Amino acid sequence: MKELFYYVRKMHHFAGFKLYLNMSMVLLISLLDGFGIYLIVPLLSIIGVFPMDTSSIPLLSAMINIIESWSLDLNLPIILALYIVIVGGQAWLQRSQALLNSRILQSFIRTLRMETYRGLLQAKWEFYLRKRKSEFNHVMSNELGRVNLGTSLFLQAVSSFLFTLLQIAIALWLAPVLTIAVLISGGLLALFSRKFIKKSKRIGEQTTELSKYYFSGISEHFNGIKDIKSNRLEQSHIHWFNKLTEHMERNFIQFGRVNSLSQFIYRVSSVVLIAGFVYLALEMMHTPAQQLVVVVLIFSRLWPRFIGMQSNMEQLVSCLPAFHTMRQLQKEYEADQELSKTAFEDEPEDFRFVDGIECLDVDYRYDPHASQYALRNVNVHIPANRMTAIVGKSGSGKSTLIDMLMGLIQPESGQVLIDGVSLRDERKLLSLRSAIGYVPQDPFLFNESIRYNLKLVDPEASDEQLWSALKFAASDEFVRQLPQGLDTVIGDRGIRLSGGERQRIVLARAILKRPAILVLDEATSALDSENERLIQQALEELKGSVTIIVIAHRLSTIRNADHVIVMDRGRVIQQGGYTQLSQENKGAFKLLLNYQAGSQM
Ligand SMILES: Nc1ncnc2c1ncn2[C@@H]1O[C@H](COP(=O)(O)OP(=O)(O)OP(=O)(O)O)[C@@H](O)[C@H]1O
Repeated sequence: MKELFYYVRKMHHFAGFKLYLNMSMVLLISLLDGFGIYLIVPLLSIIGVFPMDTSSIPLLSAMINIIESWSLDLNLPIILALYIVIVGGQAWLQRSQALLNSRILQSFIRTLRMETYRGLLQAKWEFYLRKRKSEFNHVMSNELGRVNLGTSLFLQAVSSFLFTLLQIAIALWLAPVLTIAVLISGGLLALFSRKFIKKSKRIGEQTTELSKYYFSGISEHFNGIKDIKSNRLEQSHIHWFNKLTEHMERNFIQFGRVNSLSQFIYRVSSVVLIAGFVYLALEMMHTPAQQLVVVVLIFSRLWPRFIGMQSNMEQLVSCLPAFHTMRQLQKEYEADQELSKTAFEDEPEDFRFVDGIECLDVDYRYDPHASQYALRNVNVHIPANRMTAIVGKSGSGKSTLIDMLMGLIQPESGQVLIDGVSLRDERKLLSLRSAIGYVPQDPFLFNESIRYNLKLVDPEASDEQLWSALKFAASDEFVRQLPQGLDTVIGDRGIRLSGGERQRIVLARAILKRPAILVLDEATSALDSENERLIQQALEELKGSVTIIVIAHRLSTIRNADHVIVMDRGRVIQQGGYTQLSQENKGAFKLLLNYQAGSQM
């Protein structure tokens, strides 16, 4: 409930005046609704359904007096016209209120969506290392939808409450004893119905768990579809899916059962109550028939409200777990914001460095409680405008070191400096990031055209610039041969391109950014030797004006490196010039070179 009120307060802060306007409209609608009902009674008496003495009904006699003071004879056409004006006006108001309601809700949800998306994007990289990506899909689609529904149900509940309150006030005025009897019965029923609310909440918690499981499952399966198909794992996955959807079906049916049972109980009790009231009123209290008609009319409007409110509450509490999930995620990403809120909006200062990037006594662990360090006592200097290669066995910490140099992760102890300024300085970090062109091991491309994918880093780039970047990455020829050239759509994550083609397009994109620092993490691993040679030549031309950091398993790729860092189990075990290290006979780099030369023979 705490989380619901958090979002309601947020909505109040966001919508303010509109929210009150909305509530006032609801009150006016319920008032008109009351008058509409009132008018049915004289209408019935005028057309001779039953004789009546209107003076015994307080509000009605006042209304009739007002109409008569306008020197109008109370006849059928006037009553009908009034009825049409009131009910028509109420319908118009209802429409305007529904529109206003929808506007408030939709813009609130959009704000929430934007806030969550922005908050997630501005969270630290470490936040993403901890969380599952499917959790974001789940929250951004399913849970946000449920928060939307819950907030709308809450607004409805408040409207219903106000509406019902007004109707109760009118009914109390007309027939206090009978209305109190209705209220007591309603209260008793609501007390009894608490268990339905509790049950709905439990079912809602299950819904959250199941949908989380569903989202993570399907996103993992479709990411791994190639493995599933090539290893013939379809059947076991279909079995998993079948079981899960069976649970989801049961969960929904269970909610339907609770909801319909409470509705059933309310409906049956309403008939029993009406019968009881009629008996009580006529036989024991000798209430005048016309008053009874009004009360029964009001009761028949009021009771469905109780039913609606009960159902509303059950649905609302079933959405509460979604509020909880959203709020938890929000707290986590807020605690893990990478930079202050305004920093992202600031234009980053121009990135310039003359000396280089330096790690001083850097330690880092992915899990602060684990004994194993991914980086341990790392001291390296990456000289500006030179090519530095990082080599070592798989798992030795190369990618972690690159993440550290890009400021994606921060050292547990020690520091990272750019020309002597710490990377913990927000402005430095931002300007560094804007100056980096990064090509990862598993390059990322959108299911859009090659042009779109390239222009992401420079929307103003001309075709000439695009082709020149493609030429740099040895990909101009194959792009020219594609049916739509630059406008060819490349499929999800670039699935319609080969691994090597994908790598080259991402390299072209990194180059188009005209980076001061180019980071290549196994970026040419999928290339044939001819294309790799072309790219090496191109990189050679960048030396002197761009700082290049390369991770490569294939040591032939780093022949042109000015500086080599050799890593093993998180430690830097050797560093120096390529030629120098390759001549140190017992050195780790020489061993790696010998090993690769041997395995290639
Ligand atoms: N997200 C993570 N969570 C926990 N441990 C991690 C994570 N990423 C890497 N590690 C661990 O940190 C160590 C260094 O990993 P890293 O990816 O930096 O190695 P690498 O040298 O780049 O390996 P490769 O050449 O296979 O890419 C490894 O022991 C690895 O298991």
